[in-house]
Amino acid sequence: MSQNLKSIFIDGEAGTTGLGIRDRLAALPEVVVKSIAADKRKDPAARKEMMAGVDLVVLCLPDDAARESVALADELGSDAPKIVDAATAHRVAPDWVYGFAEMAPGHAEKIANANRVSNPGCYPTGAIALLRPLVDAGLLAQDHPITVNAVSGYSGGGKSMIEAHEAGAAPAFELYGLGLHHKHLPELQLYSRLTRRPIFVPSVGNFRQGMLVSIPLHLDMLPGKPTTAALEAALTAHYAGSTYVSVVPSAQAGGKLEPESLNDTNRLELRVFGDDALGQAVLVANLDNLGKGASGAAVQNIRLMLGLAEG
Ligand SMILES: NC(=O)C1=CN([C@@H]2O[C@H](COP(=O)(O)OP(=O)(O)OC[C@H]3O[C@@H](n4cnc5c(N)ncnc54)[C@H](OP(=O)(O)O)[C@@H]3O)[C@@H](O)[C@H]2O)C=CC1
Ligand SMILES: CC(=O)N[C@@H](CCC(=O)OP(=O)(O)O)C(=O)O
Repeated sequence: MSQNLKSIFIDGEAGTTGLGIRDRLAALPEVVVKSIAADKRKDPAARKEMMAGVDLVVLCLPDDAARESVALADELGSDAPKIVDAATAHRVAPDWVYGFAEMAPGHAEKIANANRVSNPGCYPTGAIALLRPLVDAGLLAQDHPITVNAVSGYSGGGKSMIEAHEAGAAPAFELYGLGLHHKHLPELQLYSRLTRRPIFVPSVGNFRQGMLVSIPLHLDMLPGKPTTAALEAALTAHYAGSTYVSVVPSAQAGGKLEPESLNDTNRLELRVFGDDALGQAVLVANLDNLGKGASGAAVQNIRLMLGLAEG
């Protein structure tokens, strides 16, 4: 039995995303996580040696360190392990597969057959989940002027933001990214298939984890002036049979939503709020930024890449 175990090295195991992945992998009997000695975790030679001995490496590092790790793996040639990169570094790189299995038909198979998979950003996971099926169905024009508003728990900012909030040294709520160049915009635009750059307004609140991503729409500006029910039906059809992504029917949706309800899960819930008489709708995605927005999605990708059953 043990010779069939798949081995994994988490480069950046001590960080927020790395710890989340390690905890989730600990529950999988088919894998063994190989850890680097604490004093060697930033030593390139030791990291390269770890990579040479495993089936898959997960990069949970700042972007520059993630690029350095990929260069180390490249030096291993045909002995290089498969790679899942949780950083932003390779998300729009053409030779990497974007790790959002539910994004389009056949995409899970692309991940399963890939050697290099970039794990999506938390905000783009929610936005692409709402936008891509509507663009693919012709309900939303690719050049539609889209605005994405979002709120995240503070764990999205990694160790430093966690420390600031838990020390009481951070505001209760703040908008940021107001320079309109947030690092998630390139992947959000590319995989939503939008030709016009969206406006993205993220915010962070004084709660640890959880996320809401919302997109307001004027229905009379959409092709064919669809109803809110037509938008909901398109999303429901796209995610039919999905294990982790579901569309909550508008009849059950109510008029308010809080961000923490899916914490510690790999689930993503989508809702279409609206009023046809007003011709207005708001699409909302709810997820755990550390779950489907980071570590949960990484483990979903690892399972696909190593041929392990869905959990
Ligand atoms: N937090 C989140 O919700 C999400 C984060 N991500 C991405 O995951 C990556 C990690 O983020 P996160 O876990 O939040 O960050 P953290 O700051 O919590 O952790 C980063 C870890 O990387 C280590 N590290 C830094 N430089 C090196 C290096 N050169 N070699 C080896 N280890 C190094 C850090 O060690 P030390 O502290 O000692 O410097 C730390 O343990 C980032 O690219 C981030 O964008 C992705 C999705 C969501
Ligand atoms: C609250 C907060 O600061 N969030 C982070 C994004 C967290 C995340 O998931 O982004 P990556 O996957 O690209 O790291 C930010 O806006 O930079």
